[in-house]
Amino acid sequence: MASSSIVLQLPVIVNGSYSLPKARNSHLTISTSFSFRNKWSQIKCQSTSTEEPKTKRNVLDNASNILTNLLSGGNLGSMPIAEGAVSDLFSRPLFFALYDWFIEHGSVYKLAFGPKAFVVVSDPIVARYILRENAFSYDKGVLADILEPIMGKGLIPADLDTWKLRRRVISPAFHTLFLKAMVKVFTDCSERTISKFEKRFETNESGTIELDLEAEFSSLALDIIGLSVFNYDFGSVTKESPVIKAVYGTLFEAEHRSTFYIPYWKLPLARWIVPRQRKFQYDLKVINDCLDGLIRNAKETRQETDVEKLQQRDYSNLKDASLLRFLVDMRGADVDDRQNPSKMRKAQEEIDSVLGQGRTTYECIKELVYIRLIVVEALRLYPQPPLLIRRSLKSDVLPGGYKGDKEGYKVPAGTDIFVSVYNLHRSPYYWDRPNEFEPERFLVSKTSEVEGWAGFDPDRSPGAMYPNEIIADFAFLPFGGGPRKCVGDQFALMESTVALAMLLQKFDVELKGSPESVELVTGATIHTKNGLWCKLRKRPTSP
Ligand code: HEM
Repeated sequence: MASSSIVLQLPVIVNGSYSLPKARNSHLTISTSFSFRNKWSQIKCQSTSTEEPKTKRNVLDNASNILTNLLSGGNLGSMPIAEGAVSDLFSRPLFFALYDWFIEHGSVYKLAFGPKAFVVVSDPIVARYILRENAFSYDKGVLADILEPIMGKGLIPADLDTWKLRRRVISPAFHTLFLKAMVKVFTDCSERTISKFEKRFETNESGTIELDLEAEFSSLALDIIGLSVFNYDFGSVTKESPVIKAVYGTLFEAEHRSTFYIPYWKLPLARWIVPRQRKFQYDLKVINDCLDGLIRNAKETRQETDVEKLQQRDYSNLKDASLLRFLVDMRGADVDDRQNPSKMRKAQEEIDSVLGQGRTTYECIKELVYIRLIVVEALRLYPQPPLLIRRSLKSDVLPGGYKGDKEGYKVPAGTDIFVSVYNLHRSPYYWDRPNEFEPERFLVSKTSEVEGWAGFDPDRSPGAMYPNEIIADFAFLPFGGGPRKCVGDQFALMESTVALAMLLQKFDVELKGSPESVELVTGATIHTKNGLWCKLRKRPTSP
């Protein structure tokens, strides 16, 4: 039976070494084998836990499949084809459906819906090939098409030539000294959030307050990015900011456009007539006005070179808000609390011994091993974004397909690809109990037979503090990989570690309602539909 507190069991922390799956024995070709299905039958996934058939098709779906096969079929050689049920795509987030088709069709398959076709990749070796080994043969494809009207070329969707120039400018901004200095900003902003929560208790006699932690953490993330990158205080923790709503609104629209058949939004009058397009234009204006103000402010307070950096319009930072939301993960707890201290208690014990009632510092983050693992486990289960999007610039051959096609899977130029991070992170081939929340899965005893990573030395590199895609051979890649990997990964991870530590230092947190009642949706990243409502109680040690 699922309990709703942060999940259970004591971690065995030995020398900070991490155990991660290795992708050397890829499962590229066994998608339809008996052993695959056998294995599948033993694991459960929220997207497939129903007895209903996974893919239901209606007239629209059948028409769509015929259309897709006419337009794009046959191009991809022996690659298995998942005939997408259009109705399925509208009834739940796309990444759930992609998981079911991964289980049905294997780790490289073609997804056909309407006039569109995508190759969906759920295999670490193919992911590594596309993202790192042959990275410059791919651009951001659909993502760039969709984001162009929202953020211009920015950096995330930028074509390769634009990217080369901009990446060189922005990367040095995230060096270790900057990150160390930012821990103070993370701590100051988190303190503001905690004080706000504490104030709620002054007028509350029950001893419990209820909060939407999704909304609260979004505000915290916006304040942090405002202060640390733009030197501007949104103060959104204490007053509502329209920017967060507008950013999420545009991201929802981006996702809608990437999966909708006809680009009706390109019609001249669509932006005035269609309500959702009118809202989109409004959201864009809110964001652009805000950014123009930030850039003006930065011009007045900083040197020219910094301003150039700021002009790389980029809203990716709100992904760390998404991560923060899922830090308080409630799934999978079914252990008797009397025999096994809960994961929340374990985390709090660590916080008490490292921080006491004090503030977080960079040095403390190094000691907060378990909190850091909670952060990465939350990212494994809820990767932000759940898909990485690419388009082949020239024809290529993906590794795999060895059964019927010795040369691998041929992909013609212009092929759209989804690297499904969600599928990789929950692959039954690479993770034991893939759908359970178990931060300690990353740990390995020094004496263990399991090959783990022993390179943990935060003094030499802060990047070494968290498991990453290199040590996981691309079975774990919450920040992507290769040259287009996230520049803000360490920033986001440290910020989240600080925020979680400060929250649990002061409060016991419990999900309101059952874990199943938290409905997930996507708008480029994973969100909850109605908020992440939690009950907070002050901890006895808290003054
Ligand atoms: C939990 C928080 C975050 C997550 C999960 C995340 C994830 C990602 C991922 C997966 C990519 C690669 C996209 C691709 O390959 O198509 C990416 C790129 C990027 N991220 Fe993040 N990110 C986060 C926070 C941040 C923050 C805080 C910043 C900056 C302050 C940032 C800046 C960027 C930039 C600039 C890129 C583009 C890199 C390039 O194309 O060279 N991200 N992010």
